[in-house]
Amino acid sequence: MVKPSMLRSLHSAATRGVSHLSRRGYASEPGPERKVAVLGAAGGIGQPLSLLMKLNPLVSSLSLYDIAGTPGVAADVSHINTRSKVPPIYPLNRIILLCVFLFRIIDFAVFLRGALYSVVVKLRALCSAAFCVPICGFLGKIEALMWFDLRYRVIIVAGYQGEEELGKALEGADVVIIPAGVPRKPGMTRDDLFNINAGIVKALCTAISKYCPHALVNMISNPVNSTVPIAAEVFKKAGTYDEKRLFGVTTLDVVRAKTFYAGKANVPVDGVNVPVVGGHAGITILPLFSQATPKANLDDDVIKALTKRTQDGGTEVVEAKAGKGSATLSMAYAGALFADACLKGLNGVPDVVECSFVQSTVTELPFFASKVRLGKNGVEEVLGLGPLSDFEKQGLESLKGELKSSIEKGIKFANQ
Ligand SMILES: NC(=O)c1ccc[n+]([C@@H]2O[C@H](COP(=O)([O-])OP(=O)(O)OC[C@H]3O[C@@H](n4cnc5c(N)ncnc54)[C@H](O)[C@@H]3O)[C@@H](O)[C@H]2O)c1
Ligand SMILES: O=C(O)C[C@H](O)C(=O)O
Repeated sequence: MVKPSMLRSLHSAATRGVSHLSRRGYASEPGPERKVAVLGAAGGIGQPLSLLMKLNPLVSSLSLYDIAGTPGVAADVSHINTRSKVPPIYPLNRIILLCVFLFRIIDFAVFLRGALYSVVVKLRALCSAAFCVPICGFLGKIEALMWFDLRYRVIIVAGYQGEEELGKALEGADVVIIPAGVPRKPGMTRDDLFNINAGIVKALCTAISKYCPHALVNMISNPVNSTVPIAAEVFKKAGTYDEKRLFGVTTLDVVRAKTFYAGKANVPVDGVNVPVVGGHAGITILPLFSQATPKANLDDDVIKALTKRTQDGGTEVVEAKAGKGSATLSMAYAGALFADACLKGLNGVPDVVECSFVQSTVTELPFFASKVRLGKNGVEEVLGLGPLSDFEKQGLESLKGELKSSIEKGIKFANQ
């Protein structure tokens, strides 16, 4: 049986680690209204990611889009009673509600009189009703709106299904998260997903250009090394490209590097920091353990093994799932962390720094993952690599070829 004390300790453990994802102290956290759209919301990543975004107090409207299954996911997620702060009843609201109440009483009295007395009285009643009903109708609508505002201050969750609803799903979005597309099976590379996912991403980004060109785009769909350049080209063609607003989500690489490092260094994982640079596929994922904090004196062999495990982290999950897809839960967690960082940046929280695959001049490659500072416009600053160990310098040189050709493949596809 789950005891309340267990739940309490789980909750406090979670709040220490990832405050926004699990905390429910919403009343004390006012912020601008923010709409987040999840494209691919009914999928393995999409569902838990939607759940985590529903728990995020920075989100006021959650728009869940997929080609199938979204009404169910949206209905399910919408029942979670997060962000249920009841704001105070303002004096003007009170006066209007009182008027509505009085009109309701008059309305009812007129009806009673009409029902009980003669036809003449009924006719008179009808005349009064003709006057009262429209006013009551009008006030009733205001009343409904106000009660909505007063009683249902929860995140609005809406499910959209099929291409014809994509526009509505995107309109007004501040952040669009894209986990739409097929995942790997054992034996496949992320590039093997290109043929299907490239087209999906192209179509979704075309719609983003049209319906929410100013949104921050968090690209999760693989191969990220190519889907981000595809998105950039689509936006360029539409005249809506802003390099500050396009992100390849590589947070899962960071999450893995932190977890694996904490295990080997024997330090508490919630204090660990490890930058991961390059891209998001095999050797293009380059964790910089020489910069990991807290510092630990790990042997070169251990660092090599940690690097390899981080690079193969996705494959480890794909193989363990044995044909049932790739990382979904850890990816949802990582995607929610990154979206939360974007929202904080948009809201003006200072010093929000995360690793992401963005347009970059850090190397000669046009896109590259490194630490970026997030702000009101998206990327405020792309941070450099910092000092690298010889092993990391080597890793950097050997990833460039593969990353370059993945980027070029994406650009070529988008311009076909
Ligand atoms: N960036 C990363 O670190 C990372 C990590 C894990 C997975 N991924 C990638 O994320 C993607 C999704 O993985 P998943 O496990 O959730 O797959 P999934 O098959 O479980 O879900 C994908 C969802 O996308 C939907 N979809 C397909 N075409 C669509 C379209 N045109 N518009 C909207 N939705 C569409 C599907 O209906 C499905 O619900 C894969 O490409 C996977 O490789 C990336
Ligand atoms: O490995 C995959 O195919 C999914 C994802 O890119 C991951 O790193 O888990």
